[in-house]
Amino acid sequence: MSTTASTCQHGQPHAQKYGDAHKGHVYEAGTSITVLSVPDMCCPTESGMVEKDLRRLHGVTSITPDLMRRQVRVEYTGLTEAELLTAARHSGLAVELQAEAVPVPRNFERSVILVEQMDCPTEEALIRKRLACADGVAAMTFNLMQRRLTVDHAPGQLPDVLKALQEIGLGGTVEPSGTAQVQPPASQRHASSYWKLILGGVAAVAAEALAFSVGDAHWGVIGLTLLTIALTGLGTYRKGWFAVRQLNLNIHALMSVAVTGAVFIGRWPEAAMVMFLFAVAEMIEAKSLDRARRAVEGLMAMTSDTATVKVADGWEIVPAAGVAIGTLVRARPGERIALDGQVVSGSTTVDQAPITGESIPVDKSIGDPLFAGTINQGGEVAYRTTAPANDSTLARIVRAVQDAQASKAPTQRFVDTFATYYTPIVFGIAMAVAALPPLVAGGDWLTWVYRALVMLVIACPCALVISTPVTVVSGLTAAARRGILIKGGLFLEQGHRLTVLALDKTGTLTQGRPSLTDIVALHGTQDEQLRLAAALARRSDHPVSMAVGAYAGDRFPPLDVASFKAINGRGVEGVIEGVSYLLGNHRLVEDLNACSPALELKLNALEEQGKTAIVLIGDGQALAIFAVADAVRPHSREAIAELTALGIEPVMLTGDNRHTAQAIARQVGIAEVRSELLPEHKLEAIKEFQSRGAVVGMVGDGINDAPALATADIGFAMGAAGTDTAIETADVALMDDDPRKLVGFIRLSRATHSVLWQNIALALGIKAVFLALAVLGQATLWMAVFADMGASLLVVLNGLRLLRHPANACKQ
Ligand SMILES: Nc1ncnc2c1ncn2[C@@H]1O[C@H](COP(=O)(O)OP(=O)(O)OP(=O)(O)O)[C@@H](O)[C@H]1O
Ligand SMILES: [Zn+2]
Repeated sequence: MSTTASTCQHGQPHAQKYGDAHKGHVYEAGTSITVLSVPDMCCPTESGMVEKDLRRLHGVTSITPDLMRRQVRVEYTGLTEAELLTAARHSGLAVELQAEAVPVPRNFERSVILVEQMDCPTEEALIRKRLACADGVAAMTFNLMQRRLTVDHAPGQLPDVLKALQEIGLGGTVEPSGTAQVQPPASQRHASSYWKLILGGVAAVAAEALAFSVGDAHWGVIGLTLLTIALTGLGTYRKGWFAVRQLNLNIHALMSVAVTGAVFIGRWPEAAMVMFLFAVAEMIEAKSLDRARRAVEGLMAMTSDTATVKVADGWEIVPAAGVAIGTLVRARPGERIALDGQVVSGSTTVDQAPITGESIPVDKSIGDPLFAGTINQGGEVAYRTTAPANDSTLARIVRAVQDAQASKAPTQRFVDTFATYYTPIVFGIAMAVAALPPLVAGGDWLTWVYRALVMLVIACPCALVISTPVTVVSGLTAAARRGILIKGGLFLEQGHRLTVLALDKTGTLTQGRPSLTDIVALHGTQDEQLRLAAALARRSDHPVSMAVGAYAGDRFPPLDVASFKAINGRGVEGVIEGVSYLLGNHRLVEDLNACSPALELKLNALEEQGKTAIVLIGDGQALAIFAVADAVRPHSREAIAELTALGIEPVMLTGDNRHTAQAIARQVGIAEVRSELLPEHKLEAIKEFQSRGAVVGMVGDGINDAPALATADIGFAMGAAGTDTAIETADVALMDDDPRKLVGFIRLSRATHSVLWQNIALALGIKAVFLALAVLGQATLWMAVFADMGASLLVVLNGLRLLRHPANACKQ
């Protein structure tokens, strides 16, 4: 399956580009993306083999292996899927096209069309060419095996796509949506493999027992050994052979050499036991990895499969996957909300823990958003759906976590590089140990070859390499479960290095919903001035303006405002009944030379109470002051105190005036305040901290602080559940607006960091000890297998521990 951005017949790529979940990633038209599924790829040496083969192809631009999902994502131009498959299969591993697709681009819909006659690449090419010229088609993905064509198209374009298919004589039928759901790759293990393993174990033990009484070289022992290898080791040999052919020393190659070597030096029962133990250990390791992978998919399990939708004569239960946007759906008390939507009747309280990690009930009434997977605890509500099942907020969280896994964290990159040197070096030492002592010092060949074989088993870097992705995935999943969406292992790992955290005032430390507290008329009556101010304020969605507009309500008949304009960081202006008015902060008053000592005194008095004051100016004269107050979030103070205790310096950045900023800062316990900043100044502040060597996080709403968020080492968005953009653009999205989640993130990041390094130390430590024991002749093959696999298991389990990182980490 591949996704192709459109290229037209005449070779003109469409102007269209679309972003990816990965930060800042935009594909040029003409790039295809294919996700290959490699079920046997469980160790990085194997992904390395696939990667190497794919790199040889001209036109491959990017390869991202994902061990956890056993997938390889390939970006390429000018190649066919068949060529990709052939190349990838050269590694000897089974490779298939992955049925699961790339995220739907924003503002596009995804349709799955069954094209009965499409079963060979010629038809694929035909469709590609025809649809590339259709308007509004962003991407196509083909699955020839299932004869399915998936098209991402602009809403309402589906009929045109079908018509285009008719025109080229293929036609097609639309399948119900939801087919492109996140699906766990089926586990590859069959019951028969368990039986083989058990029988192999029995044969290995029998070989050992028999050898005890009749000696190693007895035909019975040899027979039982060969039986064990046949039952448990053929896969290892096969994979090992493919690797060796590519001069790649993966665990299978090393084990094959070790077992074969043991056989050659006459250690039959040991060969049987080592083969068997290795097969068991591999199975256990695969199981633990599955567990890490399922933890992510488990997030998705919280949705309900059916929805109760409105039909002509009442309500009907239908599969949630097929419900279109805009459908009226009902949720009874105690039920899970089936789809994302907006309440249209009734009111209730909802447990939003699946999204935010907080099980405090949230009130919902008409107009409020509902999220699929959350639990309706109060009354019955009806809501209109706003997203298909496979694009709900929860589904997007799951996809973001899965995508995050694939991007390598810095430690992982380091470990991978290390591993590429480690194995050949240990292999070289093993060769020297086998050959040098007998040649140079007249040592016993069998003894030294045996010691070398032990070293081969230790030469596998699997434990080391697998530990990082497992740890990172566990950390990402643990975070998602408590409502913290981290967009890459990089950010999870970097969190522990943060030294400065810049926080926006409005909406971050405060609730962002100020209300009007004072009106001071300087001329005329309060009502007269409020009428004018409200007319201007209603045109703006700035929280300060909204407070003025809300206070006025519909007390006054609406006034016409001409030439309305927002003045960045200052206020708004417009012409009412032929007179030009402005409404804005002190800076605006100064700009207009409309200030006076008396006015200044009044402004300061209000501001020192933590209120934001704005002035209505008409005909160059200050007419009235309006003050609004924004309540500090209940947990801001606590969160700031904990951040400070963790050694992170909180800094408040705000466009608001100095007095108000300082009053709020005092309330929440922040010492350093930067006020009266224009949006570009926030960016400069971040850069300034960075130039001092600080690792800077920035928390904001992403509206006027987007540049600062992007420049910060880690950009946090709060209250992301309701806003699609925040989920997609922030590095870390906090699903609700509890600032204590910032503390939770830092703690989790620190825990992840220490687990990563514990694992590296553990894996390398065990290897180092065994390497020494092997050279000294104190280690047996058995012990080496135990040590190697034991190390793998230990690091995997240690990584999985993060999944249980205390849920209340942010409240301690
Ligand atoms: N549309 C507007 N209506 C009323 N006042 C405004 C408007 N735009 C700006 N102001 C005034 O200018 C100040 C700075 O605005 P700006 O949007 O830069 O910061 P902010 O978003 O309010 O604060 P923060 O930086 O803490 O989020 C506001 O506090 C307000 O007094
Ligand atoms: Zn002044």
